[in-house]
Amino acid sequence: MTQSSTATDAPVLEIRGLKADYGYGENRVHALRGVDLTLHEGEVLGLAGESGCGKSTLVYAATRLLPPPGLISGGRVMYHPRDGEPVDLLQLGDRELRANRWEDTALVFQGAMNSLNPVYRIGRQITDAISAHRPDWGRARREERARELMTLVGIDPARLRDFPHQLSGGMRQRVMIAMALALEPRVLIMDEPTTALDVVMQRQIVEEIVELRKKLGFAVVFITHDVSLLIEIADRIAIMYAGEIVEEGTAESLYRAPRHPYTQGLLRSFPPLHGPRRAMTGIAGSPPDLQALPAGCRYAPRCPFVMDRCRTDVPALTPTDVPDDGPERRVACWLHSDPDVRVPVELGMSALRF
Ligand SMILES: Nc1ncnc2c1ncn2[C@@H]1O[C@H](COP(=O)(O)OP(=O)(O)OP(=O)(O)O)[C@@H](O)[C@H]1O
Repeated sequence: MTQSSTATDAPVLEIRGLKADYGYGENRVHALRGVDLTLHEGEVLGLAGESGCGKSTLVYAATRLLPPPGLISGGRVMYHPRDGEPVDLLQLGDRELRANRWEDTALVFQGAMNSLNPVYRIGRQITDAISAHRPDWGRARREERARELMTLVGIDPARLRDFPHQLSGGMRQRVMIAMALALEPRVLIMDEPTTALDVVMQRQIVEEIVELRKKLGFAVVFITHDVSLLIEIADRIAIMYAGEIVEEGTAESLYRAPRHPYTQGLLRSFPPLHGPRRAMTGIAGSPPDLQALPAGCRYAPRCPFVMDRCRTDVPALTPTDVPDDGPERRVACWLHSDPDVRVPVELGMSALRF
C-alpha cells in the first residue's frame, strides 16, 4: 500500500452514470451500464476485474477516446480544472477537447511502446509531441525538456539519438510514459501499461510511476487484472464486473475485508506480492455474455453465496452495512446491503498477510 500518498479529497474527474455501447440495433452490447466513479487529486485509483469487464471502455469513454463501434450513450464526466468551473468532457467541442487531452489528461495504453515510429529518432518524436502543444517553445527549450523527461523516467538522455529498435521494450514503454508526462498532466491513465513486459521490468516501471506521482503530484488511474498489485500501489480500488463497478474502497480496506464475493475471488486469483505463499483458487466459471446478462446480480451464477433475491433483484452500489467501513466504502451485493442477511465469513482472507 502506498505509504506517502499525495491524495486529497478534491475531485479531478467525476464520472456519473456513464454508459457506453458497442454496435447498433440487435447486436448492440451494453459495455458500460451506468458507472459512477470519482478520481481525486493526486491519488492512485486502481481499476481491476477480469478481461472484458469494461475497464478499458470506461477510461476510453471518460476521455472521449472510445474508438468505433464504441458509442457513449449516457452520463457525465465532470473535469474540475485548477481554476474555474467544472466542465462536462462529454459536452466539449473538438477544439476544447484537444486542449484538455494530454495537457490535463494523458493516457498510456496497453502496448503503447509499439506506437513509436520506427523511422524517427526518440528525441525527434518527443520534441515533435511537445511542439504540437507548445508551438511557442523554441528548439533549445523543447530539447531541454526532452532531456529532462528522459532523466525523469530513468533513461540516459544520450539515448534520445537512438531509434526505437535500439531500445528494449521496457525502455520504449518508459519513453511513452515520458511523453505522457511532457505537459505535466493532472491525470495519467495507464491501461495495463506493463502487460507486455517481463515481471521484473513490470515491477520496476510500476514503482517508478508511483515515485513520479509522489514527485509531480498527478492523479493516476491504473488498470490491471492483478488486484494484488493494486493493493500495493493504489490508494483506492474499484472492482468492475460486467460493465459495472461492484465494489469500491481504500486499498487497505479492500485487502483487509473484501466484501463482494467477486473481489474475494479476484484476491484469491493472484499471489500476494509479499508474505507467505498460499493456494490460488481462482473463480469458477466465466464472466457473462454482455448480450445475455442474467437477471438480478450479474455475478449470481458464479457466486458461492447466492441467495434467491440475487437471481431477481439488481443490487445497487451503496455504502455497506458494516459501520467501520465508512461512506467511502461501497459494494453492490445483497449480502452487505440487506440488514436481514448476515455477512459471510471472509473466506479465510485473514490468512493473507504481507
Ligand atoms: N470493438 C468492439 N466491438 C464489440 N464489442 C466490444 C469491442 N471492444 C470491447 N467490446 C465489448 O466490451 C466489453 C468490455 O471490453 P473492455 O476492453 O473494455 O474490457 P477490459 O476489462 O478492458 O478487458 P481487458 O482486460 O481484456 O482489456 C467486452 O466484453 C466486449 O464484449
